[in-house]
Amino acid sequence: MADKIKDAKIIFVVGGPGSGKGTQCEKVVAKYGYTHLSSGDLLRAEVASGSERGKTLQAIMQKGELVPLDTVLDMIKDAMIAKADVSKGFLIDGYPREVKQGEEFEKKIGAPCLLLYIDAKGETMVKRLMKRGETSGRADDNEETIKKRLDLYYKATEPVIAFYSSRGIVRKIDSELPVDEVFGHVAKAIDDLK
Ligand SMILES: Nc1nc2c(ncn2[C@@H]2O[C@H](COP(=O)(O)OP(=O)(O)OP(=O)(O)O)[C@@H](O)[C@H]2O)c(=O)[nH]1
Ligand SMILES: O=c1ccn([C@@H]2O[C@H](COP(=O)(O)OP(=O)(O)O)[C@@H](O)[C@H]2O)c(=O)[nH]1
Ligand SMILES: [Mg+2]
Repeated sequence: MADKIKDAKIIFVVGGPGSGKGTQCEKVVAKYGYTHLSSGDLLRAEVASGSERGKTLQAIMQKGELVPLDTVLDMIKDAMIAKADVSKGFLIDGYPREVKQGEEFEKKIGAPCLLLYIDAKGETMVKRLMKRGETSGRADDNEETIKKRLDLYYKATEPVIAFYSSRGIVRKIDSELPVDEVFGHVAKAIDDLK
């Protein structure tokens, strides 16, 4: 497995809930043809399948808590294997959520060459998610769960950024700007890889 994807670039996309990770990843896909894998989307697909495992996941996600590390990692790994032959790069969106997840990913799959840190203020993220919640149908886009997701982000996920900063692969992107300007900075970070 690891050698099958060894030539593909691996980019972690990390940021708080509603910071704009998904929005920026879509634009990267359009411009660079990378494969976008959102950990949250993979989990929601499992929930939508109606499986027993999906029911357990739904309960965890509705509370804004983290599902067990191995569950998410296995899903990402399977999705990467499925695309390994055709993909020149992977955007791993919303992962790692905690330092341990990053360490396990590297053991089982490989090392990232870049971490895009999508940064917005807490109040901005809450505002965006409340707005998205009007139409998203996401069970976790409500005030109570948003608050829990944000708390968990600051506690568990921000240390991920410090961890990879020491390796010099973090690019901090200000996502308070309009979407296209944010993307300009994202594209610059990716172009600098070559
Ligand atoms: N004004 C503004 N709104 C944005 C920007 N990026 C995203 N949004 C909006 O913010 C909301 C959340 O964006 P997503 O891309 O879904 O955020 P995410 O980080 O993937 O969020 P999660 O899926 O909850 O992790 C969406 O409704 C977007 O339209 C931005 O740069 N500027
Ligand atoms: O590696 C992951 C990714 C997602 N989640 C769960 O999936 C939810 C939605 O994740 P997503 O990245 O879609 O949204 P965010 O919480 O960043 O707004 C989270 O609140 C968690 O419950 C998780 O447990 N582990
Ligand atoms: Mg998202």
